[in-house]
Amino acid sequence: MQEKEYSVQIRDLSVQFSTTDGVVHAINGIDLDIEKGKTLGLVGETGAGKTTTALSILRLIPDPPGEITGGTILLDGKNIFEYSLQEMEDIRGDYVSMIFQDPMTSLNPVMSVGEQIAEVILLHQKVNKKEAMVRAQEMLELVGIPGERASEYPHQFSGGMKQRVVIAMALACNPNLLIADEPTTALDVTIQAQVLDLMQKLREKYGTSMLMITHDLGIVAEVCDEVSIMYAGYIVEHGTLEDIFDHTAHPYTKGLFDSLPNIKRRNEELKPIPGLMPDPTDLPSGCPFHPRCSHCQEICKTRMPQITQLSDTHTVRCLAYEPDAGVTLGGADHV
Ligand SMILES: Nc1ncnc2c1ncn2[C@@H]1O[C@H](COP(=O)(O)OP(=O)(O)OP(=O)(O)O)[C@@H](O)[C@H]1O
Ligand code: NI
Repeated sequence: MQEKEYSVQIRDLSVQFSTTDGVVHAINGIDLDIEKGKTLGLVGETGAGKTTTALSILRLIPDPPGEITGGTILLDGKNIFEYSLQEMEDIRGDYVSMIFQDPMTSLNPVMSVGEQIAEVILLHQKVNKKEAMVRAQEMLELVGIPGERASEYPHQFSGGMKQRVVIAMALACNPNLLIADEPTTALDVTIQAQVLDLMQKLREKYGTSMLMITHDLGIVAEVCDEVSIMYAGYIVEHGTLEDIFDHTAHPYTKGLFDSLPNIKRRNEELKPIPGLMPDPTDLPSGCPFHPRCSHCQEICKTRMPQITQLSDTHTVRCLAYEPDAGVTLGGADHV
């Protein structure tokens, strides 16, 4: 069998933020792999640590208050913590590009959008300024914005349009790895579908690997090959689309499915997961999900679940899958 090649391999990564309220345990020893050409969905409620994971891959965690306290991140097999700041900057421009939640993070308000895209193209392709402007217009057209609007400034565009400009910019680098942090939340449904479609096409054409951060399981179902479910800085379940959707193992993942709108089950009543995400400066003992888990038993309050391998592709972190813990989930929906 041919060995798999990976764009991203994260091992035992931990990240903390020192705040006046205490130390925020944002990421607590996660593993994450993205195979070349594949898309991994990172899903979880607000505060789970998704953006922090993405920023770690770019070494863009603000320090202070943030600090990577442990673990390794390999990009294309190379440890990014061994790179100089300059090398890291080159990687950010070249190997990986990120679409942030807020488009204004990436846009310069005093430069026309065409010039901004052209600037990226000039950095990455052997073309002159004039050719770069023509390509910039083509990139705009590609994301559904008329090329003649290239001379306009960010404030002349709506939120959704700005996000499409950012996507055009990210794609202009033709990155090996594209990290998209909730890239379509500001877009209306039709544009959202167009943008996702576009990302899919580019992925097929260029073999781009992707990390897709989202709250939306519909998007996951559409674009992802594998899914990692994140809770309180832990990856609590990981698997292929089929593993996660058809053989849901973790009570939290199950809760997410019941609480989020689902195109297939539009008429079903939504059941929010009771309770709130734990205080990240004071995570619960035992399983971090236990205070909200309807299957919680005494042992869950004290024993931290380990990662259990359910199949070649499917892992879960829940005591119900550790035979010696004596925890059962009950109900027919679980594997
Ligand atoms: N710069 C910072 N200073 C202090 N705490 C931070 C900082 N950035 C993130 N955090 C904390 O780290 C934890 C993880 O945050 P993160 O932004 O990674 O979550 P997320 O999963 O991306 O959430 P969302 O869906 O809302 O974007 C949260 O508790 C957050 O408050
Ligand atoms: Ni985020």
